[in-house]
Amino acid sequence: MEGVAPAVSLFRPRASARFPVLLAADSGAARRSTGAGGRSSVRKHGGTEAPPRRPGITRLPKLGTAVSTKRSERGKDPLINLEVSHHRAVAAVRLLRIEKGKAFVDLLNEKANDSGDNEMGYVERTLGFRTRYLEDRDIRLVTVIVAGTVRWKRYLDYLIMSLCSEEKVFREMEPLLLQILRIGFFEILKLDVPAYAAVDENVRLAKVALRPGAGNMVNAILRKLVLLKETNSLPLPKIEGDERAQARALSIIYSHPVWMVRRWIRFHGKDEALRLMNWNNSDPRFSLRVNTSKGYTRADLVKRLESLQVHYEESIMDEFVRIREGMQAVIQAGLLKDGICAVQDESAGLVVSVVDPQPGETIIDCCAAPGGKTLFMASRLSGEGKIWALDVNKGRLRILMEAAKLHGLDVMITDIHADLRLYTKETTAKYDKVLLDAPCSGLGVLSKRADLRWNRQFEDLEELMCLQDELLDSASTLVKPGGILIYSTCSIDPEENEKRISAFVQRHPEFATQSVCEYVPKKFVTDEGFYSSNPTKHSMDGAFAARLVRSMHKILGVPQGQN
Ligand SMILES: C[S@@+](CC[C@H](N)C(=O)[O-])C[C@H]1O[C@@H](n2cnc3c(N)ncnc32)[C@H](O)[C@@H]1O
Repeated sequence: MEGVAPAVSLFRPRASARFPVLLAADSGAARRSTGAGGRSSVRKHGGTEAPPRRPGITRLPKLGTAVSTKRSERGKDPLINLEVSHHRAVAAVRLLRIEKGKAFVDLLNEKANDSGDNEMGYVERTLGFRTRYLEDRDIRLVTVIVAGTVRWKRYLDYLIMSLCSEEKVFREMEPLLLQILRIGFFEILKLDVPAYAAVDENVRLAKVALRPGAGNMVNAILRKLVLLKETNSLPLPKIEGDERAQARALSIIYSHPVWMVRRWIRFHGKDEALRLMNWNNSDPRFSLRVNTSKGYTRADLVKRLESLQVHYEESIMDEFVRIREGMQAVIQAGLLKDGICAVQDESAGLVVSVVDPQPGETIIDCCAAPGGKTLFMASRLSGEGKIWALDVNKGRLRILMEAAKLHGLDVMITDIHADLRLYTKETTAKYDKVLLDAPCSGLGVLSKRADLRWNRQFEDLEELMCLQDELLDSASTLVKPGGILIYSTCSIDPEENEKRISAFVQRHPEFATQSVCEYVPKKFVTDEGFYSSNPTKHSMDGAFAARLVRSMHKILGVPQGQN
C-alpha cells in the first residue's frame, strides 16, 4: 500500500466543509468582492494564469478565527478560501508545477519545499483563491499525495482514461482537472481514504477551482471508480500475450515505464522485477549518519531520537541509524541543521567503506557534489589527510562546502569546480585514492525519487554509459602507482556497473580489480568481488562499487604519462 498507515484517520472530512465560505481578511477585500446573488467576479491577479470563475462562493466581510493569517496580518492576503481542502488544493498546484518541470518531488524536507509564500502565490494565481497556510499535518498530506500520485501516474491515468466516456476526453482534459482526478483516484485506490470524503472534497475542489461542470465530471468519474473498487472489477489489463504485451500490462499495474519493466525482467527475471517495482512504490526509508567529526556518537544520536519519540532501528554500520517513523520530527528538532547528523543511505555509506579512507591519505572525489560521500570520507580521516572535492556543478559544490562547514570538516576539504575530463588534461597531480561516484540512471533509488522513473528514457542509458567510460578514463589518470580507483553508482543496472568495469580493465591493463570482501559485509559482495546493494535483498537503496588497484610498474602498451 502506498503512503503511511495513519493516512486514513488523517483524511477525516472537515467540519467546515459544510459551510462554503471565502473569507475576506479585511474590509477592503470585502469591498472588492461582488455581492449580488452570491456570484463572484473574476479578480485579476498579478500572475500569468487568470483565475477561473468560481460561482456560488459566499464572501464574508470578516476574518474568521479559523483562518491562519500570516500574510493577512501583513495586509497582503485578503481572500482565504475555507471551502476547499487546503492540502488538496496545494497538492493539485504542486502536481501541475511538477508536470511543467517547475517543481520537484521532495520527500524529505517538506517545509523547505516551497510551502510558504511562494507556493501560496502559485495556488492563488492558478486556482484564483488563496488557501490558509498549511499546518504540519497538511504539509505531510501534501507530500504523501504528491509523491504517491507521481509514482502511480501511469496506473491512475490508465484507469481515469478507462472511465472517461471516450479516450479523446482524457487526452484533451485540462491539466488542473486531470490533477484533481489523479488525486481522487490515488486517495481512493492507494490511500484507502473513505470514498465519501475523497469524492466530496475533490468535487468541491474542481467546482471552486474550475467550474460546476468540472465538479460534476469529477463526481461522475469518482463515483464510477468507487463502484468498481467495491465490486473488485477495476478495468486493469491482463498479464498475457508475448513478452512485450506482458511488460506493457505490468508497466500499468505497477506504474513504471515499459522499457524499465522489460529490462528488469531480462536482467533479473519476472519475480524480482515485480519485487523491485513494489519496493519503488513503497514509502522510502531514510537513514541518518551521526557526525563523528563533531564528537557525537551513535549513542548520542539514539538518545536524541528517543527523546523525540522517533522510531529507529540499529544499522549494520557503526555511524548509522535507520529511521522507521518520525523523520519530520528529526528535521523539525534541528538535528540536521545543527550538524549533529546527516541524511545518508547506508548503501552510500558502504561505498565509503569500499574506499576505506585512512588517516593521512590524499583522496580526490571526482564527482563529489552535493557531498554525502565526501563528508563521510573526511570524517573517517580523523583529522589527518586531505580530500579534494571536484564537480562540474557550481551550485551543488557550494552546497557541499556549506555542509562541510556545518560539520566542521571544511579545513580538510578543497573544492575544485571543473569538468573532470578537462581538469585531468591540465593536472599532473596524483592521489592515494580516487573516487568516481559517476552520474548514473539512479535506478537504485527510485523509491526516494518519485519522479525519476518518468524522467529517464532508455536512450539516456546509452549516453550515460559513454559519459561513465570517459569519466573513468579521466579519473584513472589521477591515481598514484599502487593507488586505488573506486568506481561507484546508485544504479542496479549491470550495464552501468559490471560492464563498465570490464570494459575499463580491457582498456587499462595497468588496473586490476580487487575484491571488496575486506571492506563490506559478505552479503554485499558479488561473485566478481564487487560491492552491490539491492533494495529487495538488503532493504536499502541499490548501489554498486568496484575497487581497482593501479600497478606499481609500467605496463607494456600503455601510453606514456598514463602509467
Ligand atoms: C551521483 S552524483 C554525485 C553524488 C555525490 N558523490 C554524493 O555522494 O553526494 C554525480 C555528480 O557528477 C557530477 N558530474 C557530472 N558530469 C561531470 C563531469 N564531467 N565532471 C565533473 N563532475 C561531473 C554531477 O554534477 C553530480 O554532482
